[in-house]
Amino acid sequence: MKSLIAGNWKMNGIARARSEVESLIERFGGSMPGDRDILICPPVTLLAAFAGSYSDEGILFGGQDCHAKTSGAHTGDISAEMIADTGASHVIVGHSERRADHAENDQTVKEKAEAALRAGLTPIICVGETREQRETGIAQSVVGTQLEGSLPDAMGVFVVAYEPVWAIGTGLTPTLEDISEMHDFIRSKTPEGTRLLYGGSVKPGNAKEILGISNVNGALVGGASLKAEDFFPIISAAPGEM
Ligand SMILES: O=C[C@H](O)COP(=O)(O)O
Repeated sequence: MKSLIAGNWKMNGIARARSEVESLIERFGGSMPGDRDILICPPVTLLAAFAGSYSDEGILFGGQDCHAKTSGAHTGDISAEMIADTGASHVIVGHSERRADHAENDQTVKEKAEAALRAGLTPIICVGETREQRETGIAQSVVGTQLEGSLPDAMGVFVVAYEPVWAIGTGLTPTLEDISEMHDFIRSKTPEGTRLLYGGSVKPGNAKEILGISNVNGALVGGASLKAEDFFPIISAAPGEM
């Protein structure tokens, strides 16, 4: 299995966005290493331009969210088909920021994941517990419930990203043992071959040890994916073919 290092740019990426992608490609000598998958999920305003410009260099592009329906009266929304039409290959669904800001629940996330698969995209389905849930010892059962409700019925290949909500953008990370335990648990609940990403304050300084954990098949990186100088060492720390 190839590792997958995904950068989620969130609502960032106007000034210097293009030059960061070009700088990343340059750091890899003009094309991305073939033994791992590198994905950038920029804001949708940049998606078509990026997917059209850099696919030859071996970077994959993806959306940050999609609507569950194909088309219709949904002002401001983007369907999975529209994302696929840009040349993108993946779409993130169920990120905790969307679960919180847009009241998305497991059922919504499942519908989005299924819409992504129908459109030919690989959904990256996010799960993760809050700090309070971790502290009260229910992290695993929370994630188990999210998986049960959010994973698509057998339709195709998807990726799961374990992102403890309290680790996102905070500089805090679970212990390596806690990450390992949760990834082993998620492995037991997902089809064989499913890639499992860890996300939450992945940085150049901790990427190697996190990406070295068995059943961690890559990372979903927020803040540290915005600058090539940070994203490059994270990608470089990922093992190649596993
Ligand atoms: O999607 C990415 C995650 O929310 C992680 O964000 P972060 O690396 O800034 O903590």
